Amino acid sequence: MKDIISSGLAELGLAGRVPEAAPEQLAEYGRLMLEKNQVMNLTAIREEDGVARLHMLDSAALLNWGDFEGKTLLDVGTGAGLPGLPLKILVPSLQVTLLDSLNKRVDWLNEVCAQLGLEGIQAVHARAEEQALVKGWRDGFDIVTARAVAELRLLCELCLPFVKVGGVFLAMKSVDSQEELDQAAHCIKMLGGRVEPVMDYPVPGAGVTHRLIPIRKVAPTLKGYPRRWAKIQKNPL
Ligand SMILES: C[S@@+](CC[C@H](N)C(=O)[O-])C[C@H]1O[C@@H](n2cnc3c(N)ncnc32)[C@H](O)[C@@H]1O
Repeated sequence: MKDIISSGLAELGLAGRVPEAAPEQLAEYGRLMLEKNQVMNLTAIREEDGVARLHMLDSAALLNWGDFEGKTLLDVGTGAGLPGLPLKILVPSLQVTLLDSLNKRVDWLNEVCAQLGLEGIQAVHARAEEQALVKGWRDGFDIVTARAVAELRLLCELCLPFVKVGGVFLAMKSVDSQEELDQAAHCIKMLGGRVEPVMDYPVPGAGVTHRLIPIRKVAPTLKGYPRRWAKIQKNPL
């Protein structure tokens, strides 16, 4: 896995911009993920090659969007830690919070972070729409990420409330997401967001192109948002 990750990072133009130990640490994280996946549902990808490319390199590609150094980052619906954990390995100065509503994944993530010797990262068990109401969390992060959690309209209500004014929500989507983005226009405006130019990127060696949709927070979140999950789903903004 280490070699695939090293050459993929080079293809992404990131070699020399990330710590020397990062490919080995990412490979170790990938091995721990596959090992645990035999007893806990963490990922649908079961081969090392796929984990290296579609998890590690897909996450790493975000670094070509902008500067992550010294920022605070919240990864909503992190699951097995994606993309937040690889980003922490690649940018050690990043302060990372991994958030998920499934406690056993969160416990595993805290174990993995300790095993990898990572500091400045924590995994928290909570539902996003509830945690976003907590002081210090609301309007509290420079960067919020989410991949494979929900349709963009719903996802924006879960994620934008956590972003500081001036910060950004990075939604990881497929290149077929234009319709989702169009449908989310009203929701994004209501929640104080403004869409910035998308970034399409090929995932090295995976034969797919993915899309990053950056949504800048330009105004604080209105009182009353996010709503309860049942309401968000039943009546999307
Ligand atoms: C399909 S997984 C994706 C995991 C990871 N982001 C990835 O790209 O592999 C979606 C995750 O979002 C979590 N999730 C769904 N709704 C959530 C919510 N409202 N608050 C926090 N976590 C949520 C689920 O528990 C699950 O782990």
